[in-house]
Amino acid sequence: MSDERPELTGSRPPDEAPERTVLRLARPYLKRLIGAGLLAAATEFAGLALMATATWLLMAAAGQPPLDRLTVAIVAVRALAVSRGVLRYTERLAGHDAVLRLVTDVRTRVFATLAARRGAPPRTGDALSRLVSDVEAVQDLLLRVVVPGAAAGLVSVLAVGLTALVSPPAALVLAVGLLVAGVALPALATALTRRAADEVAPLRGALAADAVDLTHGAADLAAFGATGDALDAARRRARRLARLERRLALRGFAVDAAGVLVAGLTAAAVVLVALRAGVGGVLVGVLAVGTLAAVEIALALVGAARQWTALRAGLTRVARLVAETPAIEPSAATGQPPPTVSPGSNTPTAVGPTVADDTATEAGPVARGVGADGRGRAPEVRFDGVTVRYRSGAPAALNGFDLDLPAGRRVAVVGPSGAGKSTLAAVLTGAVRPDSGRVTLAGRELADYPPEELPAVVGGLLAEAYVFHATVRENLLLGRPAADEQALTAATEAAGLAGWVRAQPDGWDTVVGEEGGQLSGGQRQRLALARALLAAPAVLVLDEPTEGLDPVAADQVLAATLASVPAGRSVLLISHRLSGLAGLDEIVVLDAGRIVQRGRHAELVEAPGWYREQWTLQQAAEHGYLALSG
Ligand SMILES: Nc1ncnc2c1ncn2[C@@H]1O[C@H](COP(=O)(O)OP(=O)(O)OP(=O)(O)O)[C@@H](O)[C@H]1O
Repeated sequence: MSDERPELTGSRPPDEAPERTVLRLARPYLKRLIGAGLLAAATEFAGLALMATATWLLMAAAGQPPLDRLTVAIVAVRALAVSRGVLRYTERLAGHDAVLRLVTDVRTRVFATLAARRGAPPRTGDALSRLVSDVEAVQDLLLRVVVPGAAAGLVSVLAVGLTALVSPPAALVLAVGLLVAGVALPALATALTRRAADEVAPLRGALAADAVDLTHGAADLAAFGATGDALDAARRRARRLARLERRLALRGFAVDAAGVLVAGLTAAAVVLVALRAGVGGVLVGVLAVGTLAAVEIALALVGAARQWTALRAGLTRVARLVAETPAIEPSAATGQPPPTVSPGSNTPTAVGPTVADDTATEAGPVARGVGADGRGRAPEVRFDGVTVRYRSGAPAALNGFDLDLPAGRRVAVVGPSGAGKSTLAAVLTGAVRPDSGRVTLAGRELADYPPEELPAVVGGLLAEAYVFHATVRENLLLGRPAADEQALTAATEAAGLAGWVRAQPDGWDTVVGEEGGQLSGGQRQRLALARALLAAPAVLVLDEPTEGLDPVAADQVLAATLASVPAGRSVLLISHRLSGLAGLDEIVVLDAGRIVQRGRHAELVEAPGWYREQWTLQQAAEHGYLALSG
């Protein structure tokens, strides 16, 4: 597998400008981009030539020469008008072709980084909307800044060169005008808008987060009477954003007005200098109109500079993410689109795993050597003095935690709220790194495993599992992409969801709604559990698998779940419910990150301590419930 791992290219040296990091990714498409730049320059030049030829034609025609003297110019005007349209079309086609290929690569790398990140993924509306628009910043950088900028530069040089053939002093004046329009004004526009633009980006992000909070959290805000305050805060931000955008628009208008002034002044100066140099009347007219057209082309750089300013924050974030991941072979190299994170689907949201199929997972060295080793045995997991502290100075969430989980052992971790149970699951799945101590799998440090191989070895149902806006089948296949109907049925049977699926008119193709909103809380939990069972990692971590189920259903689901795990695979079960743990090999009681009791259920209910107290309380509460419901 290591031979097949993608080549590590494109990593970003520290302090490198984000544009350079992004442009380095464009290398495989350089020829296409240069082609697009040349076509853009040809388009602009055709426009410039059209203006100049048409002016010559009009002014020459005023002298009523014989028609044959004008024929070439008439044909040229038509040819230029048509070719400008054709060139513009091909330039757009070529530019978008190159850029969309590049953006596919960038998006794949960004998603790969996010998927591989150990730690909580960004879940806020701000982060999610930024993720989409940031990658589009790469597209805009090339299509709206680099390509038009290069074309404007090239055409300006050509315009000065051609003017020099007519009158060198006029060419000098034109060069000065083009420098002001194409260099000084864009620099001024950047200086005037950078500060406000820097403020606008985070403010837009905050507003996006407000929108998510106000919609998703509407019920909670109303329940706490906080809707008014939340709306006021969002309105204040919206007003501030509007003020900043007005200021940006005003400054933009002033720079645009200055551009028109520069075009007029340059044209006037070119005319004066050309007349003084003795250039003929018709050519002076051509120079005047040509100058106006050339300066207008150079003024496109003001727009490009403005775009660039607005894109910088997004580019910086993309560059940072891209720098974190190994490069994915560009699509140009294979002629195939690079693998995407989500397989295509016509359902509301296509969700897909990061590995293509079972073979990809099982072929890895970890899966072969440690995980699914052919006999289905799990690696031995050892926690040695593991300490986790989320913030310096805060009490440790796990404090010198030791645990041995040999192949096939089933251990439950219980304890009061905040004891560190979910932290333990997060450490074992690699989402949280310990501050001190070691976690080893078959003697090898957990941190040394490639993130893409770890899920085949350790995984399962983690706290607040996400259900995607997709079909039941797609949500399940996230656990194991190549699972057949039989495997889907077995997993849903164990999770107690099979009956519900069968009762749905669309069966496996039932769409579950945004965040599983069209399911009950219990059904969502069962779906997430079935997905974890389908993934069948060698070490199965189950964080509160029966959360939200009534006691009877919880007992049934837990028993079926444990029965469905093959011998030789280990289970780490996290639970606040103590019922159904009698068959487990060991129960560990955590409190404030430390183990305070351990043993089997039968021993722990006999010994004084937290376990016995909780067992008594839960039994009383649940028997009361059962008595009422029965
Ligand atoms: N992402 C985090 N950032 C900061 N502190 C955290 C974070 N996650 C957990 N903690 C803290 O770590 C401690 C252990 O939390 P953890 O979620 O592991 O407990 P738990 O036993 O799973 O609790 P519960 O049964 O309520 O889910 C708590 O004090 C909690 O406040």
